[in-house]
Amino acid sequence: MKLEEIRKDIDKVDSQIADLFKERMALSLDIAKAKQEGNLPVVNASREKEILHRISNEVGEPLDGYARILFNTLFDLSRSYQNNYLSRVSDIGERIEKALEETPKLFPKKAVVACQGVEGSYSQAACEKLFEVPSTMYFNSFEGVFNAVEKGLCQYGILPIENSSYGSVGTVYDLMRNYNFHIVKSIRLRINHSLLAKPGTKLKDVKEIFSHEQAIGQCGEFLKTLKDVKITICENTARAAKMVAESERDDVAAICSRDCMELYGLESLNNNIQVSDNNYTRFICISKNLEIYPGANKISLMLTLPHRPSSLYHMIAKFAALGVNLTKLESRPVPGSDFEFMFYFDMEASVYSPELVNLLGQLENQPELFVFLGSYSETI
Ligand SMILES: O=C(O)C(=O)C[C@]1(C(=O)O)C=C[C@@H](O)C=C1
Repeated sequence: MKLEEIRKDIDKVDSQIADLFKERMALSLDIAKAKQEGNLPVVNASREKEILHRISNEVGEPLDGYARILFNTLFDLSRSYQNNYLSRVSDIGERIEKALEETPKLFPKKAVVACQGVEGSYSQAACEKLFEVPSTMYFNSFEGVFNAVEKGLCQYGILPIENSSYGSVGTVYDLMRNYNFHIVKSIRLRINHSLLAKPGTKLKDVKEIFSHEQAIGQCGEFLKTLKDVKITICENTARAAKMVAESERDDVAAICSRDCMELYGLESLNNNIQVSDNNYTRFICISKNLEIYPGANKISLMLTLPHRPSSLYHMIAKFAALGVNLTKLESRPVPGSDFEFMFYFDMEASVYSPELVNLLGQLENQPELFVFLGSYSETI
């Protein structure tokens, strides 16, 4: 009974808050109109600070911290409401509009595509699932792929970004900072690893195994069962297979795709050696220009945040206010900085939403780094 009574009181307070919220947002709109006339920016950081200071004192301990979070959220909503009213066309809004107009309605069947590794790599499998007739160029490193796309040597590039068992491909995330590119598609590929060796080599003879560190990580449980075997990391699984095939040694093996068996004349010592049967890797397809194909329902962003309490929380709150589902948040240290981080967001969102494009415009106008990586759909 007591609980019910308290809830009735809470309902009353909530109704008062709702009325006051409406009143506050209406005043915020009046401010937007005045700012439009005076050609003033929406954000006024010193005014926000002043309000926070006053409210913290009024509320006092122990609720002052909670009140600051509440008022910061109110400022976010207030600014977003003002920006929607003013709906200034942002650079990013214009670029998105242009890309929507100029991108062909169908994803190309043919293209020159950059992949890391050699024939038989998982990137090649992803590439062939995306393009019907690709002309594939192979590069030694992931950096080579970014470079080939940025320089225009290849129209598109394929890069692995995360695996369902072993997590993100850190090197690819780190390289994103250094290159101009856009994501135009993503693809999920089921990955089954095999242990391949030259014909005649038995599992008990194997003294050294070569592979990419992601594949080694995904096969950790299997590798633990082997005794006295050296594990050597190399840039690519298919390159590891090629190396084993060309080696003079009879005590080496590679973890790679089964496709490498026929390609390099190897035999399988074991199949499906990854930790889980549900082992998937996500690849992105990158291009130099912003291309947004029909059906794009994902958006990726890269940004830095100020070193202030709850700045990540406030960034996430902006997306939450629009009902956007964040599907991935990756943070990578910025080398040489004092523990600064680059944040990568993937979200389920559409560039056809004016509110979302508006928010992207606001983020672009903040002093911190903000990069719109693209809007695309994922092939499964
Ligand atoms: O006072 C202003 O200039 C407003 O725009 C209002 C408001 C607020 O909601 O209180 C909103 C945004 C500004 O950054 C500061 C304060």
